[in-house]
Amino acid sequence: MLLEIENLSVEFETASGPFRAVDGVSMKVHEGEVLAIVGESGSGKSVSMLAVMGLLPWTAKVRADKMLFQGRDLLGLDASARRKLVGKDMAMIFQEPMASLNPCFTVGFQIEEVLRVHLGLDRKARRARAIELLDAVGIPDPASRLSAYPHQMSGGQCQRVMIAVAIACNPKLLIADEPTTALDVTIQKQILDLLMRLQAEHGMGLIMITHNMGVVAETADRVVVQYKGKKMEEADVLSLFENPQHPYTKALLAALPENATGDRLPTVSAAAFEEVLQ
Ligand SMILES: Nc1ncnc2c1ncn2[C@@H]1O[C@H](COP(=O)(O)OP(=O)(O)OP(=O)(O)O)[C@@H](O)[C@H]1O
Repeated sequence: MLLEIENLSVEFETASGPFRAVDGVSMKVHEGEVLAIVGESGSGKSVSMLAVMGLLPWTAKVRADKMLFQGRDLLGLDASARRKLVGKDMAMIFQEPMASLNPCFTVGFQIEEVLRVHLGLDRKARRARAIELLDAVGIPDPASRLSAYPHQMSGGQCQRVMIAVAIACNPKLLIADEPTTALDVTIQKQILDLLMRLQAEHGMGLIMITHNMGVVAETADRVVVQYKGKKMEEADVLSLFENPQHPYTKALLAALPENATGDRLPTVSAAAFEEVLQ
């Protein structure tokens, strides 16, 4: 088992009191498996995965009965052990590639830094591996692009660089948080294809956070549906599409363009489910 989470809760201290963003979520990811976490904005998808990575601010109280990565207890890790793990064996990419890359450093430096810190490669080996990585993520003329700054690249290219940084140390688990949402539709497809190709080539476990059921259908083996911090449903992707159990899941599927029957798309209205979810 790659990742095993049992009864994860995350509470934030806010000015108006504690706020529970994740409420008793459990999930498992097997080696080489693609798990999609779906749910609307604010349902706690990102926060639950940031908790796994240990990237939440100090205002967050993370509790879980179990949070294991390859059998290692993530909750008990000290800061130094966590730094060794995060970015190496588990990595994460985010929605806004421009915001995730550092504008002050070349893309070559940002890739090579990961290789230096985690693998201790020397300068020559780092450069060779960085070129190989840029090539693997489909950046043309990789050797000369090493000296480019993020603002000299398009959004799609920056996302490719982020992916290169994330896979630099061949992680066992990659968490992709809405990796295509900020990109043009044509580029979205290319980035998804790239992620799926790398996942298959490296046999990585992949957690795909998305609110898009189309992305789920194209990528996932299994799906967890979250709503207001709670897990509503979990199923393999075929069962979920053929036989959704939960009203919220049914509504998400009904909102897919191909399921529209009239002139207007059905919408997922929270109010409609509040009663059912009580
Ligand atoms: N640092 C924080 N302090 C207080 N509340 C927070 C903090 N970070 C996130 N939240 C709240 O936690 C809830 C869950 O947020 P989260 O980002 O996980 O949602 P999400 O399902 O990933 O949605 P999105 O698709 O918009 O990223 C939201 O209500 C959010 O406002």
